[in-house]
Amino acid sequence: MVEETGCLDEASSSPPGDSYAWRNGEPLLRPVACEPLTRLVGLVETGRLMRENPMSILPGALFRQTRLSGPHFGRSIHEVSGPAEMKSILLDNYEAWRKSPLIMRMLRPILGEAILTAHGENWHRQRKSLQPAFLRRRIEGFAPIMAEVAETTALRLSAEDQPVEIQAVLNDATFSVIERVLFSDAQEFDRVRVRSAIEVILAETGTLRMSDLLPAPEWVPRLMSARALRARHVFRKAAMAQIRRRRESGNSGDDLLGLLLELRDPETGDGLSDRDIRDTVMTFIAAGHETTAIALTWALYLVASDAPTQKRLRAEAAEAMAHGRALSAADLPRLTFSRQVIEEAMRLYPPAPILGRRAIAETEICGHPVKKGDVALLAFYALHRHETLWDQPDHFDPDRFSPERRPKDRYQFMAFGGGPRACIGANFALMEATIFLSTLVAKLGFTPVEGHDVYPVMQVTLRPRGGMALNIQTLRN
Ligand code: HEM
Repeated sequence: MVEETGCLDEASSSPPGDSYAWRNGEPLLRPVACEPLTRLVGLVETGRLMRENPMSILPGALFRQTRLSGPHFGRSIHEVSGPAEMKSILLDNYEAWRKSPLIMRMLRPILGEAILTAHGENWHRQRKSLQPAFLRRRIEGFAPIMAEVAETTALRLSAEDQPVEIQAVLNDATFSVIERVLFSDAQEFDRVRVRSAIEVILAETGTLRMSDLLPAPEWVPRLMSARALRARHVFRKAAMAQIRRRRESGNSGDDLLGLLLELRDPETGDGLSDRDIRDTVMTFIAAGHETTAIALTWALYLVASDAPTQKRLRAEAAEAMAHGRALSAADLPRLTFSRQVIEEAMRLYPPAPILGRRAIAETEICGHPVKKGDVALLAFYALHRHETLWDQPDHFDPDRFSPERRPKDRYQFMAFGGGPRACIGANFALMEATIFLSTLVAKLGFTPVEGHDVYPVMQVTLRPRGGMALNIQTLRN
């Protein structure tokens, strides 16, 4: 059943309806959830549902059990939603599994053999080299850019006609952050042209076609439109020109591109090739902006519907931003509630709600045998709302991520994946989302738009269908 979203009006004394549960005398919001599959469906119907919204193929039983296995094109498909099963696939037996051929076929034409789409020794070498670029002290240097873009976004949101479709605005903002973090001094770099080229490439990559649902090996190339091929050429040429210019000048620069140029394999001392760097830049743009924008979109939706949470967030942000100054990395330890809200938003709406893997060798999932060629669907969405793991799993309760209550098992909260291939940008994303949420809530008030129907659909990431409209009010400080 799809739940109604509720708006908790601070001034209202009327008791909340069925959409709420109670904790310590406080009402908890029950926001919109995906309707689970409660009937048996055939292959054709599954194909249709997959194209429409892959979330609708998650069976209700997966929210009570931790594995469901069934036949799949002569092999088996294992849908998993328990921490032990996640750990078995992503950590204990990770070498027996590969990313799903569909994802590889969709991503390889744009990302080449960079870290997200590489395998084996090639992946291992890149991961080792790139890891130092994401050390906390390194990425903290990017906080001023994040804070500046967050402030500009607050101004932009307050100037837009109301209600505002916030997802597009946030997507734009997180794109600016990653672009500025990568290319701080983009000489001879046509930002507008490169950006529209990247948008064309990402839009085509994120669109599932009927032909994508037919089983095909990952080496069969997925055809790209002439428009997307031209856009890829524009991006690659611009990125290469930047890389060569910096190599020739002998000054790598102190942005993320500069770090990539300076990285060395800790064992061999080898650096990344120009081509690796070009594809890594594209990977960071593709993996690192929409995901964060989506997390923020859902967080603001929840905050707009829950006045007490919004008030508490604002008080925390106001204290950190005393005398109107912008946030910096030094403020992060004080923005704990903001971070809890972000984590709780990603629990309810994980930006990557399902990951696919294919077994490349015989293996097992918690003792259950798996044959080579079997498929695993790691349903983070079901894990995050599992009835046996969470108290009031469908309710919004940011305090479940407080230091005392947060899950002890690292594999119970999987927004950033797990094991050796977990998200390399997790700290970057959390820092950016925390700075954005605090800045926006300090300056603006958010309320839901009456009659605006919110529903989560999976289009690579878990987005609100048709966008997210919110009413925004500029606050006087
Ligand atoms: C809220 C934001 C983000 C979410 C929810 C997210 C989620 C994920 C997940 C679930 C994976 C694992 C994929 C798999 O195992 O198949 C992943 C991998 C990855 N992410 Fe993120 N991500 C976010 C932000 C970022 C950012 C900001 C960057 C870079 C600047 C980034 C770069 C990557 C890369 C390079 C990988 C591949 C790592 C590897 O295969 O070794 N992500 N991300």
